[in-house]
Amino acid sequence: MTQTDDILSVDGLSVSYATPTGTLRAVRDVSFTIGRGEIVGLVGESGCGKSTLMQSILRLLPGAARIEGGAIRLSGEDLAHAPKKRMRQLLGDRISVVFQDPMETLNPVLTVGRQMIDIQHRSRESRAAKRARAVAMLKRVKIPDAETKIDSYPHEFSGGMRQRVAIAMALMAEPDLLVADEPTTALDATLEIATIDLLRELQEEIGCAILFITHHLGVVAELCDRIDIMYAGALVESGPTMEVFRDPRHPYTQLLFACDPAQIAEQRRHLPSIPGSLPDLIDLPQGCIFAGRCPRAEDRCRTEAPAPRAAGGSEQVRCHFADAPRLEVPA
Ligand SMILES: Nc1ncnc2c1ncn2[C@@H]1O[C@H](COP(=O)(O)OP(=O)(O)OP(=O)(O)O)[C@@H](O)[C@H]1O
Repeated sequence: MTQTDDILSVDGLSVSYATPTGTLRAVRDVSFTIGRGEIVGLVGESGCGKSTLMQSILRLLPGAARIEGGAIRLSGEDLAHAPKKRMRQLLGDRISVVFQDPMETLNPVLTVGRQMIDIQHRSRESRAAKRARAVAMLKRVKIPDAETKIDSYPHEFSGGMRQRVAIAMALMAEPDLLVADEPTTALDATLEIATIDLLRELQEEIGCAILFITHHLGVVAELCDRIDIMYAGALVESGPTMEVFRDPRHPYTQLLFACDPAQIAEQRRHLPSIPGSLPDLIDLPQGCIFAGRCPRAEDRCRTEAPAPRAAGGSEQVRCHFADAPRLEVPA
């Protein structure tokens, strides 16, 4: 096991699915890191491989999936080959997850208090002490009247409050890494802002790193230190959020950011749609995966896949023309 400052490091990860029509290469050669206490936004349109990547990290891939290569490490410890028992331990103690639908983690037939006490099963403290910790955590996520509400069932909370309870559960163990899978997508805009503010506050207190998966560029601009942009199974651009927003180097990123940054922060709850469609992940094109939709594509792009390299303020860009002037896109 190697010592590292990175909480999570994903290195050259490739994952495929066996399908009746062939091998679907859902994630290809993806590399990124998340430092201690860092918030990283993973963005990409539907089908780009975000869930597959997340499920690989959590080792929750369905049976048809296979990790073809690469490494996933949590503080240097290999997750891709960790025994199931070790993985269950890590998922309770060091990695937590918040899903879009809080009911994926909350049990509808048990009170919130019972569930928050149960997840402290490794602690030797008394039940009263565990309950007090649970109440304190509910207060931290700003559940009003937490002493009483703790005895309510999940359905007795509103949608926004239910997501707060799920966040409280996820953070009870003070994990090193929180994986947040579109946790605000189902909330209205006001609740979304409140939840983002809360996550930021808690992250500062607990110091956990967050992998934040979203379609919403505004949330990334607001919350994330770094951004990873995924397209058709590959990371096409990564870097510090402000650098990438200011000077995107990949044509796909440029098309996504084709509006004024203030507008992105305030209004964009969905990724803008870009003409064309994703390539067939069972029969991948030979050259750049974005060439079929790219206004800048030249012959070389259709025959030679670009290797990732640094350009502008971005650390990885997969484009032969990453140093070219920005595309002119009508707003
Ligand atoms: N169990 C599966 N069997 C076969 N193919 C799958 C399976 N799950 C996902 N895929 C395919 O893998 C690719 C990546 O899907 P994935 O769900 O990871 O993308 P995503 O970015 O998370 O999309 P969304 O935002 O819609 O959840 C897609 O082409 C999808 O059809």
